[in-house]
Amino acid sequence: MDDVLRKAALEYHLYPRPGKLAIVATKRMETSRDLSLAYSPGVAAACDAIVEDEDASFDLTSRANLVAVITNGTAVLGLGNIGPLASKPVMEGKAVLFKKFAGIDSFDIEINEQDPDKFIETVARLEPSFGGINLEDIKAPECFRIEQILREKMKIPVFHDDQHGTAIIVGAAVLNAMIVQGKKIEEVKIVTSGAGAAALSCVRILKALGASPENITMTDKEGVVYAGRPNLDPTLEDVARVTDARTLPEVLPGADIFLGLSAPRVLKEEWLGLLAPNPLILALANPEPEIMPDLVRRARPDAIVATGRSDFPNQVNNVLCFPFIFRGALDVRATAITESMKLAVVKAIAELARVEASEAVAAAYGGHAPTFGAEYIIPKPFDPRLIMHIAPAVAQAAMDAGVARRPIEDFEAYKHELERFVFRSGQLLRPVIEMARKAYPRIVYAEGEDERTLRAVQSVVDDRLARPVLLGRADSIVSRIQQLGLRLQPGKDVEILDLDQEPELFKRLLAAYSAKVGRRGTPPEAAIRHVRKRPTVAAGMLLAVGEVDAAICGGAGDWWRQFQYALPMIPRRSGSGRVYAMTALILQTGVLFFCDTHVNMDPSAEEIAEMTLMAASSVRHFGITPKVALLSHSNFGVSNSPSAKKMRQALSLIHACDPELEVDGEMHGDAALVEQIRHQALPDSTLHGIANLLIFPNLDSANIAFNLVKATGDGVTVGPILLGLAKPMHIAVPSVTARGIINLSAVAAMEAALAAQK
Ligand SMILES: NC(=O)C1=CN([C@@H]2O[C@H](COP(=O)(O)OP(=O)(O)OC[C@H]3O[C@@H](n4cnc5c(N)ncnc54)[C@H](OP(=O)(O)O)[C@@H]3O)[C@@H](O)[C@H]2O)C=CC1
Ligand SMILES: CC(=O)C(=O)O
Ligand SMILES: [Mg+2]
Repeated sequence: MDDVLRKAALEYHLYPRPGKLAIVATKRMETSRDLSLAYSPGVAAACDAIVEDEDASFDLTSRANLVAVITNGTAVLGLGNIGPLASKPVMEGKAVLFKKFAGIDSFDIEINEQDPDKFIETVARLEPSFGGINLEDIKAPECFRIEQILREKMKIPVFHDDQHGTAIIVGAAVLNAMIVQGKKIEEVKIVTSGAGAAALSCVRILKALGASPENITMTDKEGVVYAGRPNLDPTLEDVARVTDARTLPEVLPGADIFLGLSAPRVLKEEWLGLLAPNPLILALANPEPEIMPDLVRRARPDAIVATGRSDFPNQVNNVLCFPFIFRGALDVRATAITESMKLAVVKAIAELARVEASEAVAAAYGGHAPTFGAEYIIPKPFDPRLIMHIAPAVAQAAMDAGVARRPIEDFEAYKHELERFVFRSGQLLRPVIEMARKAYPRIVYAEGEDERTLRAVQSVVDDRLARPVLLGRADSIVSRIQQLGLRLQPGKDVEILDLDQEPELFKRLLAAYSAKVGRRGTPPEAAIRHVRKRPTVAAGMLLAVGEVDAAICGGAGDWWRQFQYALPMIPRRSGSGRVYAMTALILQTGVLFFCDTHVNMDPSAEEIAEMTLMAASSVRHFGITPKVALLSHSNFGVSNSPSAKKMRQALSLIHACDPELEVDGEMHGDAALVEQIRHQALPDSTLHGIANLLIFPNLDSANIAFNLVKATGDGVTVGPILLGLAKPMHIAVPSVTARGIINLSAVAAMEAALAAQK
């Protein structure tokens, strides 16, 4: 590790507070009533229920989603036996990965005990606290007995990640490399460096996948593991070869696969020539591999190389597995993780690398979407599809193996639940998507050549959300689809509309456009230019004349200008003829809708009332009951400034139009989100709980508040959603991602469905 990285890593661990984890309470503790529920006397009700039925502990405590990451520090990465205290940063790291990748809570537990029996006893006693045990960085051979006895003693899954997590990923990587290289696993010659926890488990899984025991030779610090080696550990007897070879270079000639799970720089550059043609080099020691990929690339350009690190292609690391395998196991309350569950994961991971990578993966790795091949035999850890595929595969395999205490009944619903860990907009958009699918409308995408649009459209097609129409140059769109490795089939699942090749349609759009803008200072030659050169205008006109059911524009160029282009084309829904913009932000704590984030600089009381009613109606379409706060610097009449009065007046107008709507104001931002603060100021407020629709007095306050919360709250955006247009048209902001375009598509498709119902 170079000095710059070392320094950065230390700073990362030091600031802004030491370490990487903290505990978060999941229940309120604000009133004496809360105290009496959470603690004495109320807590006794939960205790009594568990005395009566142990399984109630999964419902009444955090156990169902809690895993212990446990080590004694004897084989910490490739750093060796550095002890439990020095291993703590690694274990905290694993806990963070559990949380971030799969929403699993975990405690890191570093036990100062090298005697396996005492260690076993200590871990076994922890069973009441956890839903699963992830053993980590415990050296061979003790790790085998430790895991085996704990599995027998405990009724929750016990999984030694370095053995099985690693083996699963290696299994998937080898299966895919065989496809890329045109080799057969039954025939390949495999040499390992390392015969410890990880290497032995990998060999076991490779045999289960078809590798022949006669083709596998293991080596460790003492050299080749051969039959009759003095003091050979019993765990190695099964893999010991009858051979005269004694050193690694002696067994490398003709090897198709080098599997390194040992220590840095063990594989020398000068030995690379000994390997078979098109070798697979898995140099997996962490943090420094058995050989660096650049050395391999120089000496053996025909090789596929993988390491355990994230800074090279092909990261073969158990992080791809352990969060998701535990997610599936916890969700069915599995009592164990069986061989069949592990093999199901191998298959699921291998398959994922073979279909095109998602935009989220591309974004996480600098915008380049990898395609299956020598540089991409395994999905990347940030691939949002991992949890969606692995957790259900594990759950199903657990049910088939009879180890699921609480089988999943509806796998479709389960997959939808998992989406909350992936695209946090998943749950919010679920009802929207259901409605959209039923209508299956035609949506035109103004920026049809844009990479984000194409990736989004692939998802729209895969999800059968809508029938997309891509506006743009046909040849350019087709070649981009190919370049990106997408599966879109123009003419079949997606339509390309190149107006240069559609003179009749162009004429029709132009005539309709001229009718709308001809008397608003747009002469005929300008109208031709607008329809031909401004995709937002062309898309808007396609929507206006009824060629499509919805339009998604923007993403390229200035939002306000695109909005101005769009305005004249679509009739209004509102009496006033105004258009407003609402943006949703999905946060860890829930969803907040902000209005007006993009359009009206200083709306009047009447306009605020109109906007609130439209926004509330839109919020209902998300399956959410609107709870509206009219925000101000003033709290319930404290100020008589014009903006405070405006919000009070808007409240009366809203009440008059929709007495059922739960709304109050004018109030402070904190009063909107914290009931107690609100009730201190106004005990009989008509708003209860936490507001979800926040109405601001002007554009500045709405836009600033939205962006501040977005930046500090790690939120996912849906919008801006334009309110007031008679037909669904939305304009993406320039920073929109493919996921953002999918979200807007879902909203537009839902609105098209509603329009069709009318
Ligand atoms: N990429 C990934 O996902 C993972 C990578 N790993 C890496 O694999 C390595 C081993 O981990 P693990 O199996 O848990 O540890 P173990 O301690 O159980 O095994 C280590 C093995 O490596 C051998 N070894 C150590 N140094 C050398 C050397 N210089 N030359 C040859 N063999 C050597 C040891 O031999 P001996 O018994 O003779 O000492 C032993 O067989 C670590 O570097 C770890 O980071 C592990 C898990 C996952
Ligand atoms: C990745 C991992 O678990 C290790 O290197 O030990
Ligand atoms: Mg490890």
